[in-house]
Amino acid sequence: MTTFVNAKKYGNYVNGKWVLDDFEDETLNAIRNPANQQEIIGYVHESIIAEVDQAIDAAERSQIAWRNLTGAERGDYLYRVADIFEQKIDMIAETMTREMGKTLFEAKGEAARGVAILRYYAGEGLRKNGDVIPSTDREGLMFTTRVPLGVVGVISPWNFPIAIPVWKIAPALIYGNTVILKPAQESTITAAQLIDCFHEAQLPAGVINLVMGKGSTVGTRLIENQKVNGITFTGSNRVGRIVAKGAIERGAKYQLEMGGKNPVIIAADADLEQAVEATISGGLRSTGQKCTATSRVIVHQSIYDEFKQKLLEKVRKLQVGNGLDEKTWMGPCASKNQWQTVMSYIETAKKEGATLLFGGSTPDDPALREGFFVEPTVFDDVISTMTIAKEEIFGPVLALMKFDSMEEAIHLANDVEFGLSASIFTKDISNMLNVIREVEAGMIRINAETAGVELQAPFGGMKQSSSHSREQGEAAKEFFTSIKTIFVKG
Ligand SMILES: NC(=O)C1=CN([C@@H]2O[C@H](COP(=O)(O)OP(=O)(O)OC[C@H]3O[C@@H](n4cnc5c(N)ncnc54)[C@H](O)[C@@H]3O)[C@@H](O)[C@H]2O)C=CC1
Ligand SMILES: O=C(O)CCC(=O)C(=O)O
Repeated sequence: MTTFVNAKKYGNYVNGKWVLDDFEDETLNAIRNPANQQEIIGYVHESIIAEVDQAIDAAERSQIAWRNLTGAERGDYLYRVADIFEQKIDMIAETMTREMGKTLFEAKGEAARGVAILRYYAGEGLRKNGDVIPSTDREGLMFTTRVPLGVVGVISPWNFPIAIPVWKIAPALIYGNTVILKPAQESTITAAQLIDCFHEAQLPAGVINLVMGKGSTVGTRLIENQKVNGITFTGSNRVGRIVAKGAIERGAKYQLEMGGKNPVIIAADADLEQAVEATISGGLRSTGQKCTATSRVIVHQSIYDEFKQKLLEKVRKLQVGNGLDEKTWMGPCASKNQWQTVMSYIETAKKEGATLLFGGSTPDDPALREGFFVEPTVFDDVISTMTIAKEEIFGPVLALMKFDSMEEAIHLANDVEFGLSASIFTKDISNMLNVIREVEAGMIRINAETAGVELQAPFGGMKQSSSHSREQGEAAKEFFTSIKTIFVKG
């Protein structure tokens, strides 16, 4: 029997209604603050398959009417959602910090980004959706137009609880699809507050639905149900492969954004202050829990020691703590699972011969004992065969590696199975061009950190980082629509 403290209970959002009364308390799981496990943020429902099917049916029923609105009409709904969301940025950001631990500063930035993404895609309702193509028949008119996929399942992770769902939902809706969101369990309440903005904006019933619960139940059903025409996923490579296999099996369209093992190359002529700042921000912000996080720091041997000293000076001063405390620079890992994974990578690195320069444990501060904290961690003497140079850690761990020539640096940068983001710090144009040309990554950033994406630009990776598709900006149209080629003759 669950004993409830005074915290709100959250249920699914299906067919334009919050389903709050129809489920028993036995189906509720407590969401606890990763900065303090004693604090319960709320209780969230664990759905069963029949509830996923109800949401899918609702999305299917609302499909034709939604698709038949003009893009401008759908855009007006998104503008309304953005306005409502903007009023709630502070509240939603605080929920995000309490629920998954990122600092309030970052949470507010992310919530504001959510509003901007909604407005960007609202405008997309008035932009072109086809091309005229010359026909070889002089009496014919040939052109393309785009139609929605139909019902889209959005499976999202916990590390960007607003930005990622929004950058999937907003383009899905503007191009005429209806949506079922299945958020990560670790960020369910933030997702519910996001979906409430759509509710308040009075989107037609069934156009957007939220089904909370386990990936193995809700996610699996979205992958299996024939009525779901497209699935967009961000998360681990393990689950990404499950999504891809299931979608291929029944001919659904799918899109995957997965891991990264992103390198920053620090060339001999780099501005070291700038490179240190970017390495810290890129690698340790959000406690390293970004697929774009910097995890391999590949430094020219001539400046290696100087760079290392400057880096350590700053890392030592980073304040770890509860993300709601404004002095905190870095919050906890989002969950116990995540914390255990990070700690086990740190142990493996030590066993495999990397030298621990800083961090590597939980902070001493007794006030942090109830949370999933880990110190910002820096390893030296890392070589590319070590596990921490190969696998995604998703934690605040930097691996320092040394290089002699630019060829070697590029070889090291490419010597992993991922290819999401990469950056170089240099003043030399030929170094820059070399990296732009040779590094296998979907995003190359020069004199800028590996993380941080802009909503109007394509986002995605090479190799195992994605399904070779791109999200955000105009690129989103490729996934959320199908092209129809039209030929007309009088
Ligand atoms: N690329 C990125 O932004 C992210 C990468 N990750 C990576 O994944 C690792 C594990 O994190 P998790 O939260 O466990 O990621 P995950 O891949 O298990 O979860 C992502 C989403 O998939 C759902 N899911 C889980 N199993 C499923 C299944 N069988 N079918 C359909 N959906 C399913 C989850 O409920 C969640 O909504 C992290 O340490 C990190 O390396 C995690 C989150 C985001
Ligand atoms: O770097 C960013 O702002 C986005 C990163 C991201 O999408 C992710 O970690 O999943």
